[in-house]
Amino acid sequence: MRTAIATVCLSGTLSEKIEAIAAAQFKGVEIFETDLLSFNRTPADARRMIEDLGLETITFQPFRDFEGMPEPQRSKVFARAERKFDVMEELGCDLLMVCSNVSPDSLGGIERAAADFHELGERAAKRGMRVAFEALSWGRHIHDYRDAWEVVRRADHPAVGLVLDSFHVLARGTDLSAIRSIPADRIFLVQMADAPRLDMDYLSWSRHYRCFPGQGDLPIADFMNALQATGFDGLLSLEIFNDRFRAGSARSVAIDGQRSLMVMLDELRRHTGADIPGLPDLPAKATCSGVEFLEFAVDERGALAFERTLSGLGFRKAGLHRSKSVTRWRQGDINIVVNADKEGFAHSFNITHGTSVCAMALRVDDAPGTVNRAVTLLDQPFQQPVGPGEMNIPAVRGLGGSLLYFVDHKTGLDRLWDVDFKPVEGDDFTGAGLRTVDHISQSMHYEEMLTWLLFYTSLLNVRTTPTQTVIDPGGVVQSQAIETQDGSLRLILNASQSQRTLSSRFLSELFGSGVQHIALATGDIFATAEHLKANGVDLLPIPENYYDDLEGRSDLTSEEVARLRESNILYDREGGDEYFQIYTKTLEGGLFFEIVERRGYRGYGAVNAPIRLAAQTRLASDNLPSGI
Ligand SMILES: O=C(O)c1ccc(O)c(O)c1
Ligand SMILES: [Mg+2]
Repeated sequence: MRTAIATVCLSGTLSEKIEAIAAAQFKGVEIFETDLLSFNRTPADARRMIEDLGLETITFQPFRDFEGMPEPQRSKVFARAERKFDVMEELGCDLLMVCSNVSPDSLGGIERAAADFHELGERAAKRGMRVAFEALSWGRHIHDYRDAWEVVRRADHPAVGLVLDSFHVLARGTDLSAIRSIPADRIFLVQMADAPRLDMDYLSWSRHYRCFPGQGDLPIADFMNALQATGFDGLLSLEIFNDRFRAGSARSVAIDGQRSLMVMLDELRRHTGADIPGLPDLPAKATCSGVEFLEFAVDERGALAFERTLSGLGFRKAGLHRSKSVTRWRQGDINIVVNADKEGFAHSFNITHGTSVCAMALRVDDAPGTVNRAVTLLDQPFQQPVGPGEMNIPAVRGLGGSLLYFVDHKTGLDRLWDVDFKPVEGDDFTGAGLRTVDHISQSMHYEEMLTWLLFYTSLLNVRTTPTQTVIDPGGVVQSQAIETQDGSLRLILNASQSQRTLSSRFLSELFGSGVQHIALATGDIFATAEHLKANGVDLLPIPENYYDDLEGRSDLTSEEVARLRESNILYDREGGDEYFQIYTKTLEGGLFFEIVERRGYRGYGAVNAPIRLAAQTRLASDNLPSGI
C-alpha cells in the first residue's frame, strides 16, 4: 500500500501544501488541477519542487465531463485529454483520474462509456500513462461504483482502471459486497474520506463536510474490510474537501491526515490480521479509567484567589511538592495541582494564559505504551527536568500547548503523590461531597475542532457523540463529547465561528484554546449546594422564568422546583434518569466550575445550556466598566 494525500485537503499555495505534505511524512501526493493552474511556475518546476521534498505525484485530477459525450463535444473532450497528458508528462505523473460526467449533454449507456474509456486507454498507453474512473455520487449517469466498475471491465484495457472513493460509496449507502470481487490490480486508486452524518445533497455534503477517516460517522472500517478482501495493495490517498481544513493550518491538517491513516490501517491490521508493509508498530489505544489530576498554572497573586475558590468548593490542601512551589488539593477522588513555581513549564504557561489549566493527567492501563503510540502518531512528546528521586511522568502536548500526562499502575506512576509530595495532615475534614471529575470542557478555535477530536480518539478507547449545536447569546457553539464507555473520562470540545460567544471570548481572554470549565460530580447536589453557600461560593444565578417553565413542563412538584430554585440548580430528565447542575460564577481568566449529580443520566444537560450561557453573558456584561 502506498499512501498519499490530495492537495485539495489543505490550505495555502501549492508550495505551502507540498511542504506541509512532506513535513507530515507522506510519500505521495494527488495534484488537484486548480492547484497547478494557480501555481505561478511551470509544471516542470512543480515536479522539481515535489521531487526535491522526496514526494511523488501519484495522480493528476480531476478530469471532468468525459464519458458519454455526443459529437462534436466528444472529439473536443479527447483533445482536452491529450492536453492533460502533456501537462502530466511535464509534471512527472502517469495517472489521470477521471470523475463521472455531470453534464446534461452527456448520454447514458455503459457500452458507450466503456468505448470512450477504451479509446482514452489507448491514447494514454501510447504515452506510457493510465487513466482511472471514479463514480461521483452525483454523477449524471454513473454514480455507483458498481457501474463505474462495469465500464472499466468492459473497456477492457490495461491502461484503464477503477477509483474507489469511500465518500461516494458510503454516502449513498451502496452495498459494499461487490467490492470484494473486483480484481485488486484493476483498482488503480482508492480515495479515503469520512464525513459526519448530514441530511443534504451529495455534492454539498462532499464539497464542504468531508473529513479524515475517524473524524466522521461513515462506516470506514466496513469499506476497508471489503477492500482488504480484494488483496488491494496499491495507492491509497486521502481526499478531503472541507471548509475548516481550507481555513486551518496546512501543517497541522496534513499531520492529522497522516495520523488518521495510521490509525485506520492499524485498526484494519488488528481486525483482519493484514500485513501492511511500512506501517509502524502501534501499541493499542489506551484504556482510560479517569482523571488522575488537573494542574493549574498560577502566579503568587492568582494562587491566593484560586486556593480560596478551591477551599470554598470543599477541597483541602493535602500535599506539598518536595522541591517545587506546587500543592495538591483533594476531595473525594479529585486531585487538583496548583503550580505556582517560578520556573518551568507551568510558569511559562501562566505568563501567557494567566490562571488556567496547564495540564491534565489521565489514568491509563499503560502510560509508556500510550506515549509511544502518541509519538508514533506524530504527537509532540514533552519532557522537563525533574528533581532527584521525583517521578518522570510521560506526557505529550495537548490542546493550546497544554500537557496531557499519562499515569498508570503498571509502571508505578500512580505512586506519584507519595513520591513527589509531602502529605499535609488535615483534621476531621468533610468537604462539600464532591467525588470525581465528571467532565472537562475545552474551548478551541472552530478550525481546530476536528484536530483535537482525532487527537483524543486516536490515543484512547473512547466513543464520540454526534455534534450538538448550542445557542449562546453571541452565536452558535458546536459541542461534541468524547467519553469512555463507563463514563470515567468525559471531555467536551466546544468551538464557535462567532467571535461573540462565551466560548470565543474565552479564547481571546485566555490567549488560546484550553479548559474552560470543569464539572465535578457529587452524590447529593442539595447537600453540596448548602456547603457551597455556607462557604460563600458565588453561584451563577438562574432566572425565575426557568423555574416557572420547569414547573409547567416537568412532573416535579412545586416543592421540588422550589428546592432547585433556591440553590440555582438546573435540571434535566431523560426517561427516568435525572441530572442536576450548578455553576459557579466565572473566575478571573474566564474559567468556571460546574457541580453535577447524575441519577443514571448520560448526557450533559443540553437543554439547559442556553439558559446557563445567557446567565453567564449577563454577568459578564454587568462586570464591564461601561455597563453594556
Ligand atoms: O467534488 C468534485 O468535483 C470531486 C472531484 C474529484 C474527486 O475525486 C471527487 O471525489 C470529487
Ligand atoms: Mg474522489
